[in-house]
Amino acid sequence: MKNVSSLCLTLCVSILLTMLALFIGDLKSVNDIDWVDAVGEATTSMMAAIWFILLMLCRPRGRVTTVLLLGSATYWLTTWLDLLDEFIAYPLQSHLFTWLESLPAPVSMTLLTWGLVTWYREQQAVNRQLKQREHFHREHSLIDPVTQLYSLRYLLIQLNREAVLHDKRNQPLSLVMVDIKGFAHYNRVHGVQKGDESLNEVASALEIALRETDLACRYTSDRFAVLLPETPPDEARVLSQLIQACCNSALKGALTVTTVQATRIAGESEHALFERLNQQLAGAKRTSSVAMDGEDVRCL
Ligand SMILES: Nc1nc2c(ncn2[C@@H]2O[C@H](COP(=O)(O)OP(=O)(O)OP(=O)(O)O)[C@@H](O)[C@H]2O)c(=O)[nH]1
Repeated sequence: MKNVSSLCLTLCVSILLTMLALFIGDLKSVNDIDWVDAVGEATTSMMAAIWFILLMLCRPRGRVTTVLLLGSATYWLTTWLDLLDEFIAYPLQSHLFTWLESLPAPVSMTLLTWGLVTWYREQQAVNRQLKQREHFHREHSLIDPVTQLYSLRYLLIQLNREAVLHDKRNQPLSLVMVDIKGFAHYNRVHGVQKGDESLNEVASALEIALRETDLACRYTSDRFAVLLPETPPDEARVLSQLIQACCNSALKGALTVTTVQATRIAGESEHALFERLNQQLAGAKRTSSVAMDGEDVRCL
């Protein structure tokens, strides 16, 4: 058990003090005992012991705990001596127990106060660390672990901010959606690791193709979204084609991507904008599969 040695030490000291008290003084007769006082002192001593044991159980070892345990042990011993006083009469010439009853009380209170102040400081340091850890965790949940691109959560935060500027200053705001064709099939044939490599190739290609102000993120499994601030529709179209060419060249023919773009309409919600992009993407994928079917028929 933690800090059990302090409990043993305190019990030993209390036994020694009791023996010393019995050696110096005499037991009072039942009639001489003030039972109300005795019950009061016994309750105080019991509570002091409970405080000590609780501290012993809940605190980890360390400087703060040592001070707190020392303070509460001294306080417990003081209350124990007060209790003994109710049952033992000391000779008038012996001042030892009078001192022992009076002196440890201020010492224990000083130690406890010092312990509580250092405990408060320690707790503040722990809180600071917890805050930093939470911040670190939040920051890292904004990054996609596979591609190291920003996650959709981060893109939505930025999109919200850009949308305000778009509405206020009427700056054009566009988005490009990139989707890898037949990724599930590729994963099945070549394995998840190869699939991950392809995702990373697309992520690198996006980073190369984009301007400094643009922001790429992993939207879902094989789909990426690119935020293009201050970009009108014709510029977005050119960038979308450039992104497609870059990604396809990075994938070296193993896979190809489809890209679509949309420019935000003033006041349009993020949900509506993404809905528009997803529908466009579904349409583009349908068109390309029909074209591929046509090519297959012509080949035959
Ligand atoms: N390697 C890998 N695969 C993933 C990851 N996340 C999701 N996937 C897989 O990506 C696949 C996406 O499948 P779909 O959405 O059908 O995409 P698709 O096969 O390209 O279909 P189309 O887009 O219609 O051409 C699923 O098989 C997922 O299991 C990942 O982090 N790594």
